[in-house]
Parts: sequence; C-alpha cells; structure tokens
Amino acid sequence: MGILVAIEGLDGAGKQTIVGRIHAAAQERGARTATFTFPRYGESITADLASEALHGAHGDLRNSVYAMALLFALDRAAAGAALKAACREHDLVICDRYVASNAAYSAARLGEQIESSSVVDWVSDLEFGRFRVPVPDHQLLLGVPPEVAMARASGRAASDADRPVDHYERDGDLQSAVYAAYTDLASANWMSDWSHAADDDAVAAVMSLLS
Ligand SMILES: Nc1ncnc2c1ncn2[C@@H]1O[C@H](COP(=O)(O)OP(=O)(O)OP(=O)(O)O)[C@@H](O)[C@H]1O
Ligand SMILES: Cc1cn([C@H]2C[C@H](O)[C@@H](COP(=O)(O)O)O2)c(=O)[nH]c1=O
Repeated sequence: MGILVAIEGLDGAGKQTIVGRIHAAAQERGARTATFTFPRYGESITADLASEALHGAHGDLRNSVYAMALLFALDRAAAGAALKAACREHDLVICDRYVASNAAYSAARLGEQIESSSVVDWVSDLEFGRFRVPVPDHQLLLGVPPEVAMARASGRAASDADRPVDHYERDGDLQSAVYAAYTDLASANWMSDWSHAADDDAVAAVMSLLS
C-alpha cells in the first residue's frame, strides 16, 4: 500500500510546479508514483460547475460557502475509488489540493477560527466520514505567502489567456485569511501529520516519507 500525500497552498503558490518536481524525484528513485489534481476540471461536472461559478456564472452560487464546498467534495467523492486503487498500485500518490483545501477556504470565507470551526468539522464528516475518501498519510503546506502567490497568479493570468484570475484569486483579504487557516491546520496536524515548507525543502519533506 502506497502513501497518499496532499500538497496544499494558496492559488498561484506553485503547487502544480512542486508536484511535478516531487513526481520526477520519486520516479528517479524508482518509486511508482501517481498524481491527482483537484478540482478535476474537464473530468468532473461538479468541478466544472465550481470553476464556472468562480468565473461569474450560475448566479449567486459562489456566494454560498457550503454549496461551493459541496461541489468540490462531490468531485473528490467521485474520485474516491480511483484514489484507493492508485494507493494500492503505487508507492506514492500525490494530490495537488485535497480535502484541506475545502477546510481552509471555507473557514476563511466564513471568518471561523480553525480550532472552533463548524465548517471544518462539516468538511471532515462529509468527505472522510460520509464519502469515505481516503485520509492522507501526510499533508504539506507550501510555504508561499499571499503577496508572492498573488503575484504569481497575476503573472500567469497575464501570460495565459486561459487562466484569468477568479473570484477567490483576486481577493487579497481572502488569500491572507486562507493562508492563516492553512497555517493553523498544519500546526494542529489536522487529520494527519503536516509539514510546512517551500522549494527544495518541500521536495525533500515528501521524499523523506519514502522508505
Ligand atoms: N518557485 C517559483 N518561483 C517563481 N515562479 C514560480 C515558482 N513556482 C511556480 N511559479 C510560477 O507561478 C505560477 C503559478 O504556479 P503553479 O501553477 O504551479 O501554482 P498552483 O499553486 O498550482 O496554482 P493554482 O492553485 O492557482 O492552480 C506559474 O506561472 C509558475 O510558473
Ligand atoms: C479543491 C478545492 C479548491 N478550492 C478552491 C481553491 C481555489 O481558489 C479554487 C479553485 O481551485 P484551483 O486550484 O485554483 O483550480 O477553489 C476549495 O475551496 N475547495 C476545494 O476542495
């Protein structure tokens, strides 16, 4: 049985980039490695609906924190069997965003503190309890602060017409609140052990989990 590792962090922090580096390093070491990216745009109708809402479609859908979180959770629920199979067939399964994204963004949007957050409990009951998606063995918070992540997201939007900034990405106060929520989830080792690192240290933190 392989290990399931979730890479978390802000919009534009560089999660996709670091997942690529971890994947390459693990394969170089001979580890059978698989990756999943959430939301699964183009594969999941609920992921696509969430993205469309973040870009202005579907009326006031995006205003509901619980409705948005439910769409993201349904996307993961539909991937649950594939995730479990991947863990059986690989040494390392890396998720670019996972359940903690729902916890951090939802708590931040509602202004709830992690240690007493109703929505964080709702997310874990729904996703791990009811939908039975696998609990990650390790979670890594990519330690890139809001101002850096937002600059990277804006730079990407300027050079890629298919990646305009969305409703969450253009909200600096939300990005700061999400980073604080993630930091608290990591400090509390929410659901599993966390590390908090960037760049080479982030790659090394995940590689150290492989025996
Ligand atoms: N270490 C880095 N230094 C400078 N730029 C970087 C670094 N890592 C990623 N970038 C750039 O920042 C932008 C965002 O990176 P990436 O797409 O990996 O972020 P992400 O966290 O997956 O974003 P999102 O969650 O919004 O999909 C890209 O243009 C990427 O090339
Ligand atoms: C998976 C997931 C994502 N979100 C948030 C985080 C982002 O701001 C957007 C879209 O994700 P992307 O990585 O920028 O494509 O949605 C969330 O709130 N809950 C989730 O489970």
